[in-house]
Amino acid sequence: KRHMFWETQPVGQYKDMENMDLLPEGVIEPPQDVSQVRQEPYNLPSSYEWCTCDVNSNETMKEIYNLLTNNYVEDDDNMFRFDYSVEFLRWALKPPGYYSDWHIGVRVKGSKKLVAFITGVPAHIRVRDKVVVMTEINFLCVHKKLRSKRLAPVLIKEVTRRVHLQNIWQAAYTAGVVLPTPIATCQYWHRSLNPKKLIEVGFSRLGARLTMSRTIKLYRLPEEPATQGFRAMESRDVPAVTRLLQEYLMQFAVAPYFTDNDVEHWLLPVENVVDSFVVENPSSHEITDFCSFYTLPSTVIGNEHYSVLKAAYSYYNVATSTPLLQLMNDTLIVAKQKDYDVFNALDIMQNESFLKELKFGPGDGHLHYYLYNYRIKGPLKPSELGLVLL
Ligand SMILES: COc1cccc(CC(=N)NC(=O)c2cccnc2OC2CCNCC2)c1
Repeated sequence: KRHMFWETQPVGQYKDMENMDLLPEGVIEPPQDVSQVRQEPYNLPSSYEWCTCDVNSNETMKEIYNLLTNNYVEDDDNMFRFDYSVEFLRWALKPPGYYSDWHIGVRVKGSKKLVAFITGVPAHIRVRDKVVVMTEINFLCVHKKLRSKRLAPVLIKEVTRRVHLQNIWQAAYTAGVVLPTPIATCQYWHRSLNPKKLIEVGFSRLGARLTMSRTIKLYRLPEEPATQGFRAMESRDVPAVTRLLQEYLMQFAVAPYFTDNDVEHWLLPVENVVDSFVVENPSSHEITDFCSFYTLPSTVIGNEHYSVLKAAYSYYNVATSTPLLQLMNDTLIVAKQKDYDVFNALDIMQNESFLKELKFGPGDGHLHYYLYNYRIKGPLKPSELGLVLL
C-alpha cells in the first residue's frame, strides 16, 4: 500500500526493511535549530481555521468530548466507539510539563464548529539504554463528514511543527492501522466481567457448547481480593510506587521513565478515570506490588437495551512478591466490584503470562506502536514493550 504522506516522514520506511539491520538505532534526522522551524501554521482548506483548545475551559472540553464521542475510533465492525469522558481527557492532556498549544483543534470559520483535533503531551521514553524526551501523540480525529479531505496529514504536520518549536524531535503513537513502520504489533485481549450484557450488545458470542447460565458461572469472580494488604493507592505511596515501577520497567526495550511527579499524575486514583492499588505487607508495611487500570467506556452503536459498555483497560502492573496471576485476578475482582462489563489488556509486558489462565479471550484486532524520527532494530515482541498509551 502506498502511503503518500508517511513516505515523506522520518519514520522507518518499508523499503529500508531489507537492510534494516545495517542502519544504526537512534535518531533518524538530526534536530534542527528551533529558529529554522516553520513559524507559521500549515495551510488548511479555506473555510477552516486552527484553534488551540483550552482544556481548562468546560465549554471547550464539552466540544472536544462531543467531537470524539461521535467521530473517534470504532471497532472493526462499527458496533462500538470510544467514549472518553471529559475528566479522562483533562487527565490525559494535563500531565506535568504539558503545553496547551499542543491541544490543537480545527474549526469551521463561520460556525466555529470544532471538526478536527489532535494532541501531544510530553513524556520521557527510554528506548533501550537512552531516555529520550518525546511527545505522545493521541486523539487524532476528523469529523466523519470531512473524511478523505486529506486533513489528517495537515493535523500531523501542524502538531509536529509545534512540537519542534519546543525543541522536541521524537514522538510515540499507536494506531489500529498499519503505517510505515510499526516498532511492535500487539494483540488485544478481553476478560468478560458481565457476560450477559457483552453477549446482548454483540461484544461476545455465547460459546457453542455453553448455555447462558454456564457462561455466567464460567466468568464468576470472588467478592473480595485474595491478597492480604491489597488496597487503593494513596499519595503517601508515590515514592514507593515510583521505585517499584522504575525498577520493573527497566526490563523492557521501550518504556516510560516515570519521576515521582509523573507517578503522582498518571497513577494516583482519579474517580472514573484511573484506579490503582498497592499491596502493603501487613507486618513490614513495605509496598511490594502494584496494579492499575484506566476507565474508557465505549458507546454501543444501535442496541435497544444498552447505550454504553463500561470497560477497564490494564495500565501498569508490578508484581514482586504476589504472583502476577493472583495480583491480576484481584484486579479483575475489583473491576467487577466497580461494575465494569469487560477488562481489556494488550499482550505487552508480562501480560501473556496471565491472559489465558484468567479467561481472557483474544480480540479481533491489533494495536500497532510507532516511534517518529527514531529507528529501532525491530520489530519488537510485544513482551519487550513497557509503554501503555491511552
Ligand atoms: C470496545 O469498544 C471499542 C471501541 C473502539 C475500538 C475498539 C477496538 C480497539 N481498537 N481497541 C483498542 O485499540 C485497545 C484494545 C485493548 C487495549 N487498548 C486498546 O486501545 C487503547 C490504546 C490506544 N488508544 C485507544 C485505547 C473497541
